[in-house]
Amino acid sequence: MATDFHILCGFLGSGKTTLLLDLLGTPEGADTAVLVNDVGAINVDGAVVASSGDTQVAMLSNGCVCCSVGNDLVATVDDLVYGRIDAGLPPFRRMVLECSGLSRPSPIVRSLADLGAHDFRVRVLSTFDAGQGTEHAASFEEAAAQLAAAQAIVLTRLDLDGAPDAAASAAAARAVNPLARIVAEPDRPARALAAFDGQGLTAAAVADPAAAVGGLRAMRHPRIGVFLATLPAGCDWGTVAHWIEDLAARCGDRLLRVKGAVAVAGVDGPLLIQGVGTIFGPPMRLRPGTGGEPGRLVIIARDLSRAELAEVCEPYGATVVET
Ligand SMILES: Nc1nc2c(ncn2[C@@H]2O[C@H](COP(=O)(O)OP(=O)(O)OP(=O)(O)O)[C@@H](O)[C@H]2O)c(=O)[nH]1
Repeated sequence: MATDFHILCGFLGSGKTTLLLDLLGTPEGADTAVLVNDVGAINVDGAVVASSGDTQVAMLSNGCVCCSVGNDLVATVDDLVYGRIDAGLPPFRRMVLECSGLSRPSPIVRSLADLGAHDFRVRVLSTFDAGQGTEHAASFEEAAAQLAAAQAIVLTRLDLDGAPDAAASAAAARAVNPLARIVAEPDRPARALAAFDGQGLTAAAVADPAAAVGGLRAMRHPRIGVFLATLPAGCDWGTVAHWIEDLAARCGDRLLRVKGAVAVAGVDGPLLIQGVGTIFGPPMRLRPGTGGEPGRLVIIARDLSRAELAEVCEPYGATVVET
């Protein structure tokens, strides 16, 4: 059975360790291996998790996991997986990498591609402090990258007296990432189980990402744009690949997420295009008739106007609208 590999991110202090400890406190949390990345000299979060029970915990302390510890990450995961095999035990049910609050997920997703030999289902989870929202964040760029990369956004501190309205907080999270599943559960153990249940994006976002972001105008975030790019039907793969390269190069860190299917000349069935930050995975062939109307891609970006995005898209025959 595939192991779920959860990349757990979220702003500084937004409740990552608390969520993880809540999971480890449930019977379903058994058979979880934890990797903790703290950038300080002392891996405080790692020490907290390690003291919480008999969970296997590995520390990644040589800097921020997204900037400098790619190789350490791969070696540490390998050690955990092969250690388990050597001990004659079945694979872990799940592995959780708790990132530092300033990590961007896309380089981590790329490092994990080097672990293709293991049967992992990679999931990005982001905690979101319902009381704080995004406006306060001094490190808004990182916070936006974390939320936009997430398949699931978990609202925290909803259990506290005077907690903010869950529906309003969920709408604020959706304004940054309308594709993600939002976990808005005040009961902490139930919240942890919902967060780590292995599900990906909302079913609507998987079926048709472009349709899932329609009609969101009312929830716009001042610095986050959710755009729909439409590529002409039957374009060749070379054009799509160049467009993706150009998009990543011109938008840089402001490009947060791309998802949608394209119909490419000579290929039977749509191809799913997925990018987290500027990192794109290999296109995935979908069954004909799935993935929504081919040629429509959702682009989530920070501090990018429609006009600027259109400049990158129009040379490739693509049109852009803001949702
Ligand atoms: N009641 C309650 N307290 C929470 C919740 N989430 C976080 N806290 C508290 O907020 C503080 C920070 O939470 P952490 O879980 O350490 O946050 P973190 O994201 O791991 O923090 P860093 O690793 O420093 O980025 C702790 O005192 C937690 O007890 C929550 O959902 N409910």
